[in-house]
Amino acid sequence: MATRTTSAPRGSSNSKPAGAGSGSGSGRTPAKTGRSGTGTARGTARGKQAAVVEPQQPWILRAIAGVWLGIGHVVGAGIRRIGYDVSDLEPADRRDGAALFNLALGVFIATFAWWGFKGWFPDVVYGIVNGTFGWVSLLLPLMLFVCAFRLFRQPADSRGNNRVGIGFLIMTFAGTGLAHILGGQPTVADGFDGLRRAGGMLGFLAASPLAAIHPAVPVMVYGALAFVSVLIVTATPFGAIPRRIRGAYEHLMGVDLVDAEAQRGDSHDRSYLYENAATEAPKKKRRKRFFGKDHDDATFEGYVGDEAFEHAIVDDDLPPANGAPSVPPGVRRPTQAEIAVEKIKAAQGLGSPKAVADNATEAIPMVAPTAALSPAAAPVIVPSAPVSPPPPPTPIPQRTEQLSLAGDVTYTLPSSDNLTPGSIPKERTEANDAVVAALTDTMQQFNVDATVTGFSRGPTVTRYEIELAPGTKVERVTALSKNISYAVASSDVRILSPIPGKSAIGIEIPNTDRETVSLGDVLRSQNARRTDHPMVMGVGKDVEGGYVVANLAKMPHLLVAGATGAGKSSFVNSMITSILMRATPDEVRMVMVDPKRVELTAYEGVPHLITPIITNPKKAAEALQWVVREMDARYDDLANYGFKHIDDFNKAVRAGKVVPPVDSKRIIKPYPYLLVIVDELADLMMVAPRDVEDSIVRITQLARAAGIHLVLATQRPSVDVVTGLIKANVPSRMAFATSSVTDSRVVLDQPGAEKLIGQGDALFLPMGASKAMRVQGAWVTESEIHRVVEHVKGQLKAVYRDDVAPEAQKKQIDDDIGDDLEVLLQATELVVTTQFGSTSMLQRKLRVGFAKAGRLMDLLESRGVVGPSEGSKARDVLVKPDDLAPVLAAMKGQDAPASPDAHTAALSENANANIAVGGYAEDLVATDLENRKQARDYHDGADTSEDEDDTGEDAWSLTGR
Ligand SMILES: Nc1ncnc2c1ncn2[C@@H]1O[C@H](COP(=O)(O)OP(=O)(O)OP(=O)(O)O)[C@@H](O)[C@H]1O
Repeated sequence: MATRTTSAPRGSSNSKPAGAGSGSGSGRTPAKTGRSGTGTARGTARGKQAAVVEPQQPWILRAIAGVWLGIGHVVGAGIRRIGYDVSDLEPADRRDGAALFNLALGVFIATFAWWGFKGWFPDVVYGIVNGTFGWVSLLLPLMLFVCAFRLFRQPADSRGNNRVGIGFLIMTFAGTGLAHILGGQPTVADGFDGLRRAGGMLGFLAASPLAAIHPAVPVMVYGALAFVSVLIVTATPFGAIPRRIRGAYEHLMGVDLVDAEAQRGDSHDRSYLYENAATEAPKKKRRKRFFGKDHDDATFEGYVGDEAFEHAIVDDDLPPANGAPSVPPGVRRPTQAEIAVEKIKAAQGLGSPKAVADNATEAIPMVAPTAALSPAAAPVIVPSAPVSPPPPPTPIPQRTEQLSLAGDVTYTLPSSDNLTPGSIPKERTEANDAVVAALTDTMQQFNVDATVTGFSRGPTVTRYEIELAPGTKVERVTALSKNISYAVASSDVRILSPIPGKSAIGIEIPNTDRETVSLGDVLRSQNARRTDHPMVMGVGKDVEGGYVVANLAKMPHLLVAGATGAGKSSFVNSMITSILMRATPDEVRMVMVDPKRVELTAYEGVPHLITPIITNPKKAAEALQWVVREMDARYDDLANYGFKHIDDFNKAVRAGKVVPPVDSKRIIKPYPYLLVIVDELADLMMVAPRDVEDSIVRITQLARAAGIHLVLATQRPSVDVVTGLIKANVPSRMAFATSSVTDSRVVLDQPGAEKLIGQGDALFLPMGASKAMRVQGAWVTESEIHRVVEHVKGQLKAVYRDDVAPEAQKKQIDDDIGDDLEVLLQATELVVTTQFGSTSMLQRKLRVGFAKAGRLMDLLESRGVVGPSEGSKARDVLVKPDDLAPVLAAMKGQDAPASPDAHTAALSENANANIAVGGYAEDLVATDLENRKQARDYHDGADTSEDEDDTGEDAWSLTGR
């Protein structure tokens, strides 16, 4: 993912014969040229250049150059289409002439060096090449082919091309030196034949001076140089060698394992769907292996406009809108009777369970109606969809990437071993049989003609399917909801009528034996492997046991809500860990807002962050305003360069097609996705409701095309937090258990979330879906998070921007001091100089009432001047008289110390050094007595001189509360 900023080299390449002039003219579409002044200016400049250069060339030269470039374009077009197609290179960007030259030279040298062609001309050239390079000339065609291939396919990557070229030059030089030693160190006296059999003339010149010291010296020097040249050609920094070797191994192994999985027709994901995409995945991986393409997924490579029926869930095989599962061509779907007979046979021990499991991957999850049973057979209810086993813990091929935003760092994504596999899910337990019996019983008791035909067991709940006899109303079953709850002894029964895509009623009942869904399993599932998009996250498992994986970029903004302990933070952790597992900091950057201060601390310092985790709600509001500014800047670029989506823009930048204006020093780089995570929206809405709402609405309305996505989590889904405006603009919702049906309506616009059973049980409503999908959220343990974060931080340190949530220039005087600043300063001075933290002393010396003195003491405590109340004793004074000045300055809102937290921390360091009472022991006894009396008076309402609502901590403790 090297950034290509190629204005200068490309400019010069255009002065090459014909191709440049004609190419730039023909290749640049009028629309694109017209989009920006820059483009036009550039085009004009080129035109002028061509006008000056071309007439000076004799026609014969131009004709030859034209033919040469014509052949070059034809060959280049072919080579660009191999594997991953890059044939959309603009003609102006191509270097086909130079590439063809490399190719032709390689072929020419190969004709005699490899294939032994004879003739006077080949002999002459062979003599020159072989005499110069010795047997290293055998490698020359290979090097030239590699250069030609790169020039055809990546002409704009001039930095990379130069690197490879220089690497090959060093390799050739070192190779000839080594060849000279290994070839027996011939001298000039041995003639050219002798030199040819070793390292040629170049090898002789390179090695003989060093060999004069000792023959081992050139071997060591040129051996090291050859090694370095391999590192240069492969762009491998020294420190990354072990990782590269490991990455290459995993890459290769991963491909093979994916192949193997595909051959097995592995079906861990939605088992009721056909796994035809399994064959697609290895193809993509193979492409990736050969062409070093990092993102073979079209959705990431370039945004090609909105897709029809776009959905956030990554699952190629989602059933079409009418609910019928898709069937690959040429595959016959078994009839329901066939499936049913198979399953019933299996359930009765008449068929091999394996046969059923195998069939199930091709079958609609159904169980035979009772009529299909033989009269003698008891109705046996079996799971409709076999539970998918967790994906084998095969490593996801590790991706190693050259980062450009971070200054050409080689970055390896964390290995999938960091996430441990989950337990094997159960397909059916005794609890399920008991529930089937209870449901059947209830139906019979109330004379409802309906049958339990099957069930699908998910990690948290099992969905039992009920089919009605003809003429039976659906309402007859839904009206039984309370009776069903009673019969199965669970209050969290949820009825779906119908199950989307089926003519059956679904009754979801919590499993008494819940299973944890491991994030590792979700990320290793076929659905997650289907795409390399960096914004894909592991959501969890649905009720049928299928892995749910979603693309945050397509949501495009997500609201996560639920009561305390319902699983929001765990979900946010899974989301962030998914991103860290799959995306480099070049691809995704994050802003984390965590007013609760504890939830996201584990991620502090990851290079994906652009600012330290923001814990202060006021700063969070500022950060949102920064996001708006960032969005505007991105939009400006999109508008200036004529792109509709940031993916298109990035693609063009990577291809070197976006150049800054001629007089600009700006280096244009691809924009990473920006994921803004707010872990408690309510805290932000409390400090600056209007600003926060404005920013959120602006971001959510526009940011999608700019690659900016918001995730807002809250445990208070009430209308004052999730306002109508916010809701209208955050289309995807993840509702964990809510405390009331009203909250459920706020989050989902429908009831249901109040029936969830907490701890990761959620209703997921991605943008565009009409029905919420019940999922058990993926779970990632703290140690897993720690491992992933350590790996990520070990690769690259976070580089924070300082304009996202800047420190305030001047600390504002805190609101809670209000008009009391003057008297608070006096109180501070008094307490610090006397080193005596007594409320009654403040009363006497400052002539204030008890309540006011108590309040001042509270303010002093909150600013770290005194310690907490210790009943009737005076408080510890934590500030030394020497430190009085900066403390007073801070209270006045002057420079040092910068923040109350830093101030408190600085003060607490001094805490131990403080002496409590000093020479005021006598005073203390007297003031305490006075204190108690006044407190009693106050409590009885006798002291009316001060603010009555404001009772200090001393007052409460003295009045015995
Ligand atoms: N996906 C899950 N799988 C298994 N257990 C979970 C899952 N999600 C949450 N839990 C359990 O629920 C507990 C509470 O979850 P979590 O802290 O995520 O809730 P929360 O909604 O963020 O609560 P709060 O708002 O108080 O922070 C976790 O400690 C864990 O035991």
